[in-house]
Amino acid sequence: MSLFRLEGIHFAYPSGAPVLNGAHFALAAGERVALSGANGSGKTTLFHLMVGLLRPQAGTIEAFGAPRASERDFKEVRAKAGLLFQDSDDQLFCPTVIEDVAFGPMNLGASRAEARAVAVRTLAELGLTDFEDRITHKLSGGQKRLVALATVLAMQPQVLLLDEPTNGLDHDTRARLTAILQGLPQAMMIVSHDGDFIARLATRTVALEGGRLASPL
Ligand SMILES: Nc1ncnc2c1ncn2[C@@H]1O[C@H](COP(=O)(O)OP(=O)(O)OP(=O)(O)O)[C@@H](O)[C@H]1O
Repeated sequence: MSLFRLEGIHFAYPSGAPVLNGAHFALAAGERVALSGANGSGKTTLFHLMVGLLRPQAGTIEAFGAPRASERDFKEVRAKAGLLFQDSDDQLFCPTVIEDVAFGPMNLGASRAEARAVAVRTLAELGLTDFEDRITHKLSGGQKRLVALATVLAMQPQVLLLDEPTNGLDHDTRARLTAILQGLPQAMMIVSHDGDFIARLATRTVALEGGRLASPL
């Protein structure tokens, strides 16, 4: 069974030319799909469509076994598909790290104590225990990226959508992130221009070109 199935997706921003023009795509459990494509080809837009931050003008999105169209549908999708934003500052908005990581579980209905326990556990799994009480906006870019990943993983998603996750990371943090992602069970879609990172992680590649997705021969 597919975790995501997109059929005939058409999308244009109100002000612009079409970005997606009949795109088809399916993601199965266990896959880590590299999504390639030139700057501006629509990779981030595709992620935003998959989790309902944007709606297609035509086409269907199935996720986790059901068609998804309404805000209510996509709220459920966002609980199961975690999007790691290109810019970690878009993801982190609480004063301290522990509050940021506990926010997602609380938003999904966990009590304050349960959410805190999940946050503590998630930070420990990522080797970030010492960061619990750090002030989020004072972290370095690399530290923010790892904490942003913790906020996503705390929601225990089945799918990870990773938008340029190694951008701006130094060698050690990039290696640490690669090892973390290699050890995770979730299906993933990964947008990255980092060839070595993709070679280590991806099980296949699809290219976004001319508003459609194609697998290389
Ligand atoms: N909010 C918006 N309003 C209008 N046009 C937009 C908006 N966001 C993106 N676009 C345009 O839509 C196209 C696709 O953008 P998108 O960010 O999805 O591409 P991308 O493949 O992720 O690019 P990059 O590799 O540079 O991150 C681009 O031409 C971009 O300028």
